[in-house]
Amino acid sequence: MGAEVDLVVPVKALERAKSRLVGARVDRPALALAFALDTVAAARPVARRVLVVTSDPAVARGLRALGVESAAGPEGLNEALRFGFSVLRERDPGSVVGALQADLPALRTAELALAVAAARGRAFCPDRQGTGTTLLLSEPGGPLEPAFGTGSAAAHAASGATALVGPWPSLRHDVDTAADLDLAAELGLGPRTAAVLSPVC
Ligand SMILES: Nc1nc2c(ncn2[C@@H]2O[C@H](COP(=O)(O)OP(=O)(O)OP(=O)(O)O)[C@@H](O)[C@H]2O)c(=O)[nH]1
Ligand SMILES: C=C(OP(=O)(O)O)C(=O)O
Repeated sequence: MGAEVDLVVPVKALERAKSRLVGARVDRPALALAFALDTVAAARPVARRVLVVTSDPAVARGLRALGVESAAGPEGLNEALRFGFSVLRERDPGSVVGALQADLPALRTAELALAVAAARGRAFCPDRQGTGTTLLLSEPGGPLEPAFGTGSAAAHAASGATALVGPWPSLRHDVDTAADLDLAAELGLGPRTAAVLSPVC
């Protein structure tokens, strides 16, 4: 893909986020924030613009400290993505817009760059299980059509997006459960996530 990419990153209100990590002996909102900040910090060098859609002021504050823009959007993951997509598209009608999940605490900049470069047209990166989606890219000027949620990889494929599979494991390791977190830790966690976890390691 030759065009630059603009990314929309959705972040749920921290008190409700990462509910599947309940029971883990961690400060769940702090961990969800650390996931989001590590994801955005790793993604930023790859993107021309990053817009985080979140209604949570604590997330907006953390992003501001990194110099990253956020906007309060509507409730719901796909609704937030459609909102962010329309904001970015208004700024550049011919852009490639990508939706990147915010729960990729092991994300490596170089791996995201490789995946984006490999995309030809509308494309998505399946999670490691092959059922979910971690990244969805539009064509330049084309629609995003986000269908995130259970079975989103099949939904994105059915809507014509091409699966991006290649040497980018960190882009495929989203973290929903304690087992996911252990696997992401094997790849190497970002500094904010590592700091939140350090007292219990
Ligand atoms: N802005 C926004 N982002 C959302 C919303 N729901 C989910 N997300 C984000 O979408 C991505 C995937 O979210 P999920 O894994 O489905 O939800 P989660 O809160 O991270 O985890 P669970 O509570 O375990 O489902 C993460 O980046 C979330 O922060 C929402 O309603 N609004
Ligand atoms: C919403 C999704 O993510 P998760 O598996 O984190 O719920 C998805 O993969 O479409």
